Amino acid sequence: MSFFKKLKEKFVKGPESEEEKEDQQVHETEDSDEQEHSLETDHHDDQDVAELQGETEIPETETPAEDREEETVESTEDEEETAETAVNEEYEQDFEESVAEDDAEEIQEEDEKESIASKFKLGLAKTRNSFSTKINDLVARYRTVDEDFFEELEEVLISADVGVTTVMEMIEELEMEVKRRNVQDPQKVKEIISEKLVEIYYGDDRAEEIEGLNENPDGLTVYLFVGVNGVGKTTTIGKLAHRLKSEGKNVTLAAGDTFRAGAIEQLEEWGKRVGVNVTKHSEGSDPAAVIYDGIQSAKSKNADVLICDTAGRLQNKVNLMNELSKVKRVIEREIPGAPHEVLLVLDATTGQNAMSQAKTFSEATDVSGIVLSKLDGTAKGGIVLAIRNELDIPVKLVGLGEKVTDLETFDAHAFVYGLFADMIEEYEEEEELS
Ligand SMILES: Nc1nc2c(ncn2[C@@H]2O[C@H](COP(=O)(O)OP(=O)(O)OP(=O)(O)O)[C@@H](O)[C@H]2O)c(=O)[nH]1
Repeated sequence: MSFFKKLKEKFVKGPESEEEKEDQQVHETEDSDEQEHSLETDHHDDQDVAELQGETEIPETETPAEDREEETVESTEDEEETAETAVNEEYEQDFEESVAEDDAEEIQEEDEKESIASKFKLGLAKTRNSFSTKINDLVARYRTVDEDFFEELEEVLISADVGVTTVMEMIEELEMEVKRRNVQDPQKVKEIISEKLVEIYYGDDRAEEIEGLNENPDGLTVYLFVGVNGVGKTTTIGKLAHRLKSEGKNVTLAAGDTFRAGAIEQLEEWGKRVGVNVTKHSEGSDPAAVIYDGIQSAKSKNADVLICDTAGRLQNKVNLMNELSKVKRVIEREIPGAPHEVLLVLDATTGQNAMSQAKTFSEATDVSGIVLSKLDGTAKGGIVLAIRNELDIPVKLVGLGEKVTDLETFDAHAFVYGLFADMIEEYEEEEELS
């Protein structure tokens, strides 16, 4: 199966599934028509249908005359049959209910997939518009896939902030794949690009190893947020608190950014907005002390998740390192195995600046994952690949808008779907026509 088709099937209710449903409905109608018909006309068919459907009831009028002398035996059998029918009806009802439940679950899953896909599609509109225009323009200008084609493709990928090292690796793999599959038509390369982007993102890791947030199976989960001012840290903490709360978790926050004026109040605002408790001290106080109190408060409230904010001073790496390691020491001492994630927030709109922040922070502390905010605000969404590939840190969450619900778990397939959505639709039309 083609990669574009796989993506479509993974995220969108395709026409196939609609067709399948229609087909199924037609079969169901035909089956019930047949059943009615057989009940009216043929006793043997009737038995066949009954056997297939687990039914045992035989209409009285159908009882042959010669059997009537055995009425007493018959009536006992009838009683048994009635009892059996009742059991079967109960069984059928249970079966129908479980099928209905399965259907509802399936529909919900489909809806979720569709909503993830549409969020990525919407959030990546800027990147997609710029990226697909350039790719379409490129494939329209070339008749065959040659060296010049790859050189131009290299420029397109670099201009989307994919990162030079990643682009080089990608071009090399693309060249090999194109040769291996003997692809001549530049149009066909679009699909191979999308496939390679996903492959490069995962590298040797499996999706479930690097996607989603780690949780503490035995109690309080602690997430530590780091990142420079203005990248969208507070907003992301608010969005995550909202998401976890709507999943039924008891969430609390700790206002560990005691450095920036107004940071504590801003987090408090978010706390009120999403309805979660915030532990705070006054401005300028020791962040480790705030977080210690946050842990005690979370424990006393039996909270499931504590999200800790910190200040992100980059001017002095030694200070940053000392502050973060003190905070981490306190968390580790109070909750063995914590923090369960150290999440670095980066502003996707800052491009290569975000890359250098990631380098500095990962030297100062063990960053376990990246939150890429404002991905909706850039045409250079390729930064996701550069971060993952060049820094070997997975992107755990992405900000796809300003609304409280605009935070998504990163999924490389959904990301690539968001980047190629228009092409996937075009591709299908071509497929259908051919
Ligand atoms: N479009 C868009 N805007 C975002 C996103 N995330 C945050 N913002 C906006 O970015 C601005 C800065 O976000 P803040 O959360 O205030 O920044 P901050 O990082 O908390 O600042 P510090 O507390 O100094 O670290 C706000 O106007 C947010 O609404 C996002 O994913 N998409």
